Amino acid sequence: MASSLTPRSPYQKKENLGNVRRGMGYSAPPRRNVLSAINNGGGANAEPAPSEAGSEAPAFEFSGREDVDRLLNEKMKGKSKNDYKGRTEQMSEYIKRLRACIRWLVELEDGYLAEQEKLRGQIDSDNARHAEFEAQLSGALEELKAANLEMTTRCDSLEESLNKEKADRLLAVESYEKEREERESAEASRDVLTVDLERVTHEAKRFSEQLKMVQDTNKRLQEYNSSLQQYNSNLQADTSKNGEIISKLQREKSAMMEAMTNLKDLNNSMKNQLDSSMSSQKEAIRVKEELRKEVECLRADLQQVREDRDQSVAQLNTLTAELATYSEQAKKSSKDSELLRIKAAAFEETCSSQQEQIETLQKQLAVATEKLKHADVTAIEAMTGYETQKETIKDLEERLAYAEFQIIEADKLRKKLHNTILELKGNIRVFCRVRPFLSDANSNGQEEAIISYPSSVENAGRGIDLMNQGQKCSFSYDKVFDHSASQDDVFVEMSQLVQSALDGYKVCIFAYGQTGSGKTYTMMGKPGRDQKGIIPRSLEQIFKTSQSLESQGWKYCMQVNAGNIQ
Ligand SMILES: Nc1ncnc2c1ncn2[C@@H]1O[C@H](COP(=O)(O)OP(=O)(O)OP(=O)(O)O)[C@@H](O)[C@H]1O
Repeated sequence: MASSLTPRSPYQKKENLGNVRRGMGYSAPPRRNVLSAINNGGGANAEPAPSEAGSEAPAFEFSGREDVDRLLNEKMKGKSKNDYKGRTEQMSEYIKRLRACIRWLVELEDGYLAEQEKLRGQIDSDNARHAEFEAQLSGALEELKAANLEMTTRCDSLEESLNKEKADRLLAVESYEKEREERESAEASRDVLTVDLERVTHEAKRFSEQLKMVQDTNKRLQEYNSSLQQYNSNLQADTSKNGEIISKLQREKSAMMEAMTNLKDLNNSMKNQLDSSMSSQKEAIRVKEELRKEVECLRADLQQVREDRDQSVAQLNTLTAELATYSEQAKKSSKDSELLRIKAAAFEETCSSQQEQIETLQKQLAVATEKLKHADVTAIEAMTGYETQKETIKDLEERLAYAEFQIIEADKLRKKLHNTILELKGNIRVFCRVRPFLSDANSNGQEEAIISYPSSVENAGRGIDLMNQGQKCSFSYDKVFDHSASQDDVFVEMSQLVQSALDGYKVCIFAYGQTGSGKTYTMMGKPGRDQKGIIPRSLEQIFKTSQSLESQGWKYCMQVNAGNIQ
C-alpha cells in the first residue's frame, strides 16, 4: 500500500493543483472532507461510515500520511502468544482500522481522480483556447506583415509620386519663369504700343487741326469764289475752270474727311483693342499671381507631405521593430498585440489620410496646370492681339503719311490756285469805300442825290456815279463798297491778300483819301467786335493761321513796324 501511495502523494497533488488553480484562475469548489466518513464527523453532507459486519464502526481519524504510517507501524502489545482471543480482537480491531484507512484512501483517490479529470478538462480547454489564441496571433501577425508590405509599397508609390510632383513643380516653375519673361516682353511691347498710340493720337489731333485749317481755307476759298463771280464776269471762263478745281478740291476734301473719319474709327478701335489687351494682360498677371501663390501652397503641402512621409517611415520602422519585438513576445502577451493592432489601424488611418492629401494635391496640381495652360493661351492671345495692333498701327501710320502727303499736295495746289486767282484779279487793285454821311440833320437825302451806283451787269459792284454841279461823273474800281458795307464785308476782300502774305508772297495794303474820309476807321476801326478794322482782323487771321500751320512744321517769324506818312 505504501508503494502504491507514494507516486500519488495527495500533498504533492494539492500543491500542484494549487499552482494550476492560481495559474488558470481556477476557483476551487467546496472542499469535501474525505476523512468525514472515517471520522464519522458532523457536516451537513457527511454520510455515515459503512459498518463492518453489521457492527457499529469505531471512530478512526486520519489526518494524513503520519496517521497511516503510524497505523502500519503499529505492533501488537500486551497480549501473550496464547491469548488468541485477545490477539484476534486486536487483529480485528487493526483490520477495521486498516479498512477504514483503505476506504479513506479510496475516497481520497476518487476525489483526486475526479479533480484530476476536471483539471484535465480545464487543461484541454485551456490548450484549445491557447491554440485558438495562437492561431489568432499568427493571423494577426500575417495581417501585420501584409500591412507592412502594403505600407512599404505605398511608401514607394508615394516616393514616386513625390518625385513626379517635384518634376512637375520644376516644370511649372520653368513655365512660370518663361511666362514671366514673356509678360515682361509683352509689358515692354505694351509700353512701346502706348507710346505709338500717343504718337498716333497726337498725329490724329494734328491731322484734325490740319483738316480744320483746310476747311477754313476751303471756306475762304468758297467765299472768295463767290466774290470772284461777282467781281469779274470777264473771268467767268476762268472761274468755271476754278470752280472745277474747287470741286476737285472739295472732292479731295471729302475724301480726306472720309479718310479722317476712318482714321478716327481705326484710332477708336485701336484704343479699344489696347484697352482689352491691357485688361487681358492685367487678368493674366492676376492669374499668374494666383498661380504663384498656389505653387507656394503646393510647395508647402509637398513639404508637409514629405515630413509626414518621413514621419510615417519612422513610424513604420518603429512599428517594424515593435512588430519584431511583438513577434517574440506574442506568445506571452496579447495586450501588445491589441496595442499593435490599434497602432496599425492608426497608421492605416494616417496612410489613408496621406493618400487623400496626395489625391487632393494631385487635383490641385491638375487645376494649377490647367490654369497655367489657360494663362499660356491668354498670353498667346495677347501677343496675337499685340501683333494685330502693331499691324494696324503700321497701316494707320502709312495712311497718315499718305494723308499728310495729300494735305501737303492739296495745300500746294491751294496756294498756287489762290495766287493764280489773285494774279488774275490783278496784282494792283483799287477799292473804293464810301463813307456814310455822318449824323447830321442837314445831310438827309444828300447822299442819294450825289452818289449813285450803276446797276448794269458790267459795272455792278465796281462802279460809282457822282453828281457834281448837275454833271454826272462815273468812276470804275476793282470793287466799290457802298455806305452800307460793314467792316466784315471789307475784310472779306482783304483776307485773301493776307492769306497770300501767309503763303509767302509780298503784299501791301494801304488806305488813301482826304481827311475824314474814313481811312483810320477802315484800317483800324473802333472798339467793339463788329467795328474792328482791317489791321486787327488781319493780325487775328495771321496768328490764327500761323498757329494752325505750326503743327505741320511751319515756322513764322513776325515783325511789326509802325509809321505815319503825312
Ligand atoms: N464807313 C464808316 N461808317 C461810319 N462812320 C465812319 C465811316 N468811315 C468814317 N467814319 C467816321 O468818320 C469820321 C472820320 O473818319 P476817320 O477819322 O477815319 O477819317 P480819316 O480819313 O482817318 O481822317 P484823317 O485823315 O484826318 O485822319 C470818324 O468819326 C469815323 O468814325
